[in-house]
Amino acid sequence: MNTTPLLELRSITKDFFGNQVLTDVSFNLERGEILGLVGENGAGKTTLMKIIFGMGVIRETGGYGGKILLEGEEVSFQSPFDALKAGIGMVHQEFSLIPGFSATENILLNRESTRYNFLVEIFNDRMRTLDREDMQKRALEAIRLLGIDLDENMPVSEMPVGHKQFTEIARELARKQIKLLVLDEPTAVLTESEAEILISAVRNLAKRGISVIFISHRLDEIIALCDKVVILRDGEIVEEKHVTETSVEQIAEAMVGRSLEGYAPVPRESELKEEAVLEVAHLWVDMPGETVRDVSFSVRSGEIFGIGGLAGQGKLGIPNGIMGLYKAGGIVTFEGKQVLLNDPNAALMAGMSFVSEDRRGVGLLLEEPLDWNIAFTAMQTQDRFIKPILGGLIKWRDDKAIEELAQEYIDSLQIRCTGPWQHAVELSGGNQQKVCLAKAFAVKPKLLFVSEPTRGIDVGAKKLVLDTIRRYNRENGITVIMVSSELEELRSLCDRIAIVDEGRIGGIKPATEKSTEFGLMMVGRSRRAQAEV
Ligand SMILES: Nc1ncnc2c1ncn2[C@@H]1O[C@H](COP(=O)(O)OP(=O)(O)OP(=O)(O)O)[C@@H](O)[C@H]1O
Repeated sequence: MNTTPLLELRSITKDFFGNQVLTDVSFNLERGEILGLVGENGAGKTTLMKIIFGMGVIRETGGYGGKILLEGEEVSFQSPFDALKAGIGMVHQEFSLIPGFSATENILLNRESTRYNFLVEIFNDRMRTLDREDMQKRALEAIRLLGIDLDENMPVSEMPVGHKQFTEIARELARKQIKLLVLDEPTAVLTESEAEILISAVRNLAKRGISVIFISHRLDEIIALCDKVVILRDGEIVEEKHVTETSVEQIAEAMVGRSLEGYAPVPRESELKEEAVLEVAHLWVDMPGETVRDVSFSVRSGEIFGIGGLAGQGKLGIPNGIMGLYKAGGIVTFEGKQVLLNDPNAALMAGMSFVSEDRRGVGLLLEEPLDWNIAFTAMQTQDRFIKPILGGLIKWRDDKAIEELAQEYIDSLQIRCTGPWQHAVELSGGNQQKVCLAKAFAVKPKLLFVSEPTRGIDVGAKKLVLDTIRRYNRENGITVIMVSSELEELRSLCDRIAIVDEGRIGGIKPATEKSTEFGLMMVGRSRRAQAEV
């Protein structure tokens, strides 16, 4: 029997221009072993995976220290292509699928050729030489291995987000001789039932001898799935344990270095004013994978209103439609005035702001510094952070005020960065999410939509983000509409929760209602009961 570990990391170190993000990281991974890698946002998890995978950004920023051994041989991949050839597959936090292509086409395209321009050039040739039937067969095999119901011919642009994730993973599985699969927060975008399917699929892969590095902020998943857990804090391993020797609480404490108390609902129905600030009537939204058919509800002034539901039922479509990002119809009235739909500017001008679930696509100016990101919308739509000079003849950017504003949010949201001038692209996923929130708060909206605000955020930061939303609501009287696939998160923060089912509201209840009641609404109990009448 071969006793050499599949992967050995020996004293890996990495800095980005003097900012030390990994120090002396060492661990082994056996064949067929599932290793859970956890740590706060910015602890260095993704950077470590980028090193293993030979990503260009590592070389371009001065390389790394230490050694990587694969099956006992030292390796140093010059590009992801080399890593793939050696049998390492990686599914990233952000999708890299081609929207216009079907699941099959995406599954069988090589990751190294998924850059858009390159693909467009080669696509015709590739399709001519490929055997479509064989492609279909291989894609189906990979889909079957995952044990999911995925239409292999559906274009990615029409898929709900969970299916996009499955397509990404199936693509890695379709590679021959895969030995190590790295999954960076694969369940962050999945519903609980989809996540369960994924977890059993990963278990099957491990049984076939494939080793897995599984990065997740959902610690119960780590315990349920992994053999061992490696905990990173500030770029150093603080603990490596077999999962049977630890618990969710212990892992959480080791990650943040302090104990964390729970988050309980604070009911306050009696404090809320009766008047409705937002009224939505017969809203429909044409958003791929999240179609809203006919939704009506009203939100009270100063309320935190939750919108939940399973993936693909339309909950994400509601803010995206009201904010003018997807084609919508119906009547939306804010503070007594009708809001023009299909016009993002109209929604912003009315005093509404949106923290999108798609932080890379809609949320951030990735190549710009943090202060610019945070102040941008306020400057554009409200003329703030602009100072008049020469007696008002010229308007100039008030860089000092912008920097101060950014620093205030960096402190209050504990954004891990080198300063207000750091570029958004260089931040870890969770810290980018905090910047999106800061950007929305900076506009001082009257109504704030937040969609999946804690997706990809670690346990400590999650509480911080929820606390911040609550504080802004309580102190500034901002009405909040929060869309989330995590019911407990909605219950801990909201006053009332609406559940969306098949593009319609299945019911609206106070957040203090039992979880099971909401669960039943999610699976369409009310819909079926009506059908039976
Ligand atoms: N290209 C880059 N240039 C400069 N700094 C970077 C770059 N990429 C990452 N960093 C820094 O390295 C640190 C670790 O980031 P990394 O993305 O590895 O964290 P993470 O543990 O994956 O966090 P998350 O859970 O939020 O995804 C962060 O402080 C980040 O700002």
